[in-house]
Amino acid sequence: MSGALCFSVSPTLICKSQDHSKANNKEKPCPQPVLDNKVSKRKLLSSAVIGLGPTWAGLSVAQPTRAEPDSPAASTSSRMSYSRFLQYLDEDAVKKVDLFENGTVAIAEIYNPTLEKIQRVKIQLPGLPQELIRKIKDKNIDFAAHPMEISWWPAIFDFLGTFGFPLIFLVTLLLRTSTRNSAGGPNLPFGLGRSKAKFEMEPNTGVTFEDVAGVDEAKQDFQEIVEFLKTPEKFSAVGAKIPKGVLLVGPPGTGKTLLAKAIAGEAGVPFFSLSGSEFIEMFVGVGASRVRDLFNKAKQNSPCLIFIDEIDAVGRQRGTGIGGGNDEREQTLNQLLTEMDGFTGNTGVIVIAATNRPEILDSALLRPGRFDRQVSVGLPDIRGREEILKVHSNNKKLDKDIYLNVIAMRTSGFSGADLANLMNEAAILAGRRGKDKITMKEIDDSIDRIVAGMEGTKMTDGKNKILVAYHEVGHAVCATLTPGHDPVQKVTLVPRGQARGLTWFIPGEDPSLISKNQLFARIVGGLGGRAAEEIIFGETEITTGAAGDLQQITQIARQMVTVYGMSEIGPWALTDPAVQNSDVVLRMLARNSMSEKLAEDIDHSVRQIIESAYEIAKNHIRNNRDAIDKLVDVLLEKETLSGDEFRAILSELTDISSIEIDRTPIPEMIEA
Ligand SMILES: Nc1ncnc2c1ncn2[C@@H]1O[C@H](COP(=O)(O)OP(=O)(O)OP(=O)(O)O)[C@@H](O)[C@H]1O
Ligand SMILES: [Zn+2]
Repeated sequence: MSGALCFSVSPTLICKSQDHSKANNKEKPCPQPVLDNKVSKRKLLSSAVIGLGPTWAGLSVAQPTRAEPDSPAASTSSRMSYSRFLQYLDEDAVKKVDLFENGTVAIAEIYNPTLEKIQRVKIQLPGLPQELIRKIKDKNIDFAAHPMEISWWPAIFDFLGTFGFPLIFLVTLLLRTSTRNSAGGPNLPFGLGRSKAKFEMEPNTGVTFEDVAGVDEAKQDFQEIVEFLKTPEKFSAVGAKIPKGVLLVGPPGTGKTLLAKAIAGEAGVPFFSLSGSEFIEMFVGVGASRVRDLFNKAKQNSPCLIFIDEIDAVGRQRGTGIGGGNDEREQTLNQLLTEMDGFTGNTGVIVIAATNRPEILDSALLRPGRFDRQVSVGLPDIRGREEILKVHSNNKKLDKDIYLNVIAMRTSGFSGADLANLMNEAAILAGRRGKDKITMKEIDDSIDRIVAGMEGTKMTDGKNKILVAYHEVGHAVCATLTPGHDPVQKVTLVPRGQARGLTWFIPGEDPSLISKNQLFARIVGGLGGRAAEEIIFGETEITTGAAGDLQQITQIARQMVTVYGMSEIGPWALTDPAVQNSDVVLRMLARNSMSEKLAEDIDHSVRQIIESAYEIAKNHIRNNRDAIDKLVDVLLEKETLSGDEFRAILSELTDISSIEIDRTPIPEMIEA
């Protein structure tokens, strides 16, 4: 069994000095590096999605799944043994390596001389061998390690079965990919030789700015482009130079495609679209000619808008792997650059390209005259979420006790696509339950389902169920008794996804700005499950169910030391910003470039944080045994305890006066 715990540590802005308890303490964002959520999220989902298919050249060929291009699930064609992979590495055939899952899985792009094309293969690594890292570095291979998840979903601790850890995220991915598949045409197996990269043309998208909510600034930025597309001649007449290319940057599902469609819709011009990731599976020369076709067609239909989704798949830095400028991707990129340079003056064609990884783009793409403007869309804040929920509840029947602002509060970390999905799921549930309106029950159930997966089969009574109950109550009690922790929303033994039990928390006001105190409290809360197992059942009876918890708390502790400067080592960023969230890189690469003493100091500080948190957690369990026993009894009987029920029992049997536990989890409902 492995367990999981999904904190809502939002990586965007973390400020050590932040103290929410003080009045008038204006929140000042600290200029902290931004972690790449998308990649990290995809990472966790990945391996389970890859299925096996027929074989090619001694490799088993998997069906591609329509996932993000850099997840192990994405268009990965084959599996390869580690020893075989080393051979290819020695033969200089490996072009790019992406490491996932703490360095246990690699996705490599390898040149296949028989087919004369690059293939993506998945390799299960025996841990992360130093030898491999050295080879990759020596050969100067394009290489990236993808971070472990620090989730920005509402926090939950869970107790999962084997392989459960990635599954919570898998569910989310599947929901997302299935939405995409339905919109994105057929899913062809890899290597059938049929090019999927056909551009699409919509004469009229029918989307307007009203359909895109919570991104007012971006809409403002695009107003000028809309005006230009409406009447290009007006601008040409006065000699105005309009940008040709705009880079739209933001995490997945934040409405980039929708926004681009809305620009075309507002201006009433045709919308041409193409996805960068589809070029990767094409034969040499096809990508470039598609780009040429696309631009020719666009020029004939000007004024119009070209939208290139996932431009990073094509637009990564050139010249990093072997093969010089000859591979398919580079040819495609070169063609794109040529086309961008090709239209002189105001041709009435605007190109918008979307990415969530602007930092990996070839700088040539960003030069003046190409994608020289950037517009960002981020995950929506609470107000943005409410606006988006409004858009997606327009055509739905809602019960009168549904308050969109309350839903917005409960969905911290959700993207626009997640919110659209949420409303749709709720409508489906209401239909299935024979209701004529969506009620808060359907909304609650859909949130749970999106975050933690489908409801599973209930556990049978017995020792394991009691153990899970103690584990979850341990999380809830330790979290509640540690100042700075988010309040418990509910504790449940109703299984979801692979989780057998779950403890949910309500994220604080601003989950993107977290203090040292709050991070430490999360470590104590995260260790509460294991602490309960050890204290109640004895040291030899602790289970594998806490594995996920341990992984997450270790990562938080490591980040406190190396990223957020929250240890006695001091306010240093001890990792390369590009790889900061990755344990594997920390251990294997960063160690190479830092002194042995510093590496030891880091380990020491991490250990200190975790050990002191574990002591605190164990003491909470020891000192509150009566309350915990009672809570477990009630939980076993009722299966789910609301935050209020939980706090009522806890406060009866514990001296918790010093702890702020009466925070009302959901503020008074206001008419939405
Ligand atoms: N700001 C928003 N307002 C309203 N709906 C939104 C918004 N953002 C996303 N959605 C909903 O989510 C769906 C998917 O969003 P979209 O494909 O535009 O996101 P994206 O940023 O392009 O994602 P990706 O990077 O994964 O391609 C939209 O069709 C819409 O239903
Ligand atoms: Zn747990």
